[in-house]
Amino acid sequence: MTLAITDLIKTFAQPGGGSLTVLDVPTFNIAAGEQVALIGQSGGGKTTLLHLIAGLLAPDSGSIKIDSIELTKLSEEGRDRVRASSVGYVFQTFNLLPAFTAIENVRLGMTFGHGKQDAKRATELLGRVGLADRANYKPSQLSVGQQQRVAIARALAGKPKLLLADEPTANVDPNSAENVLELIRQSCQDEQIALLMVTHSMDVANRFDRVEKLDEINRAFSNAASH
Ligand SMILES: Nc1ncnc2c1ncn2[C@@H]1O[C@H](COP(=O)(O)OP(=O)(O)OP(=O)(O)O)[C@@H](O)[C@H]1O
Repeated sequence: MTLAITDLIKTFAQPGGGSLTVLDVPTFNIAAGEQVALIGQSGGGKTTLLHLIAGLLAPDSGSIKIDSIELTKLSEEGRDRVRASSVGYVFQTFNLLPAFTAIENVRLGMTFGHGKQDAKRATELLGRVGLADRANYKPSQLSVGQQQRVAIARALAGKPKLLLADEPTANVDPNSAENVLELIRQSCQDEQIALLMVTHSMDVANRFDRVEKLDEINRAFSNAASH
């Protein structure tokens, strides 16, 4: 999988009227299997960039190519299909389904992905994130760090080619953060999944193949930062 972004512009209507250009990114690429850390100031557009790459949002203009697929030419349903087959997402807020158990949440990641649920892989993934004994617990019965690990297992379940992780260690203590981070990096390495992770920690970022400072590659930065 390669990701190639060119001349990407994203503008949001503002609550008080008018609009704000949050992203104006001439170029941004990720090579197959590459691990890239994305840093930048709060409100600088990191989550917005991840949402655009995942196809959860559409840009005003520009190109987002995942391999040979031009995401910006697809309908919302088309983008959903690309995400299901190729892109895993670990959300800041996890987005687990509260009515389902840990193992069911992981299996749902497969339903969205390859259609068929692979019970063995779901069990393996929960084991890999250290939650073999919590398979039948619901999110409300899990700690925040455990919920986060379920979210990681779910994101890996569909065998993505690219994993997007939005500050996955923001809500856990430093020791757990270290473990979660290594878990994500190692899993991506083992499965040859490219990784784009938002982080506020330079210590974390420095372990990646590459560190991208959004404020430097985003021409809208001074614009966004002044708001
Ligand atoms: N739906 C929306 N409507 C209007 N403005 C939005 C919307 N979503 C995001 N924004 C604005 O876009 C800017 C970038 O937001 P974004 O969440 O991408 O930043 P971020 O870099 O991820 O920040 P943080 O590090 O604090 O999570 C912010 O100024 C925000 O107010």
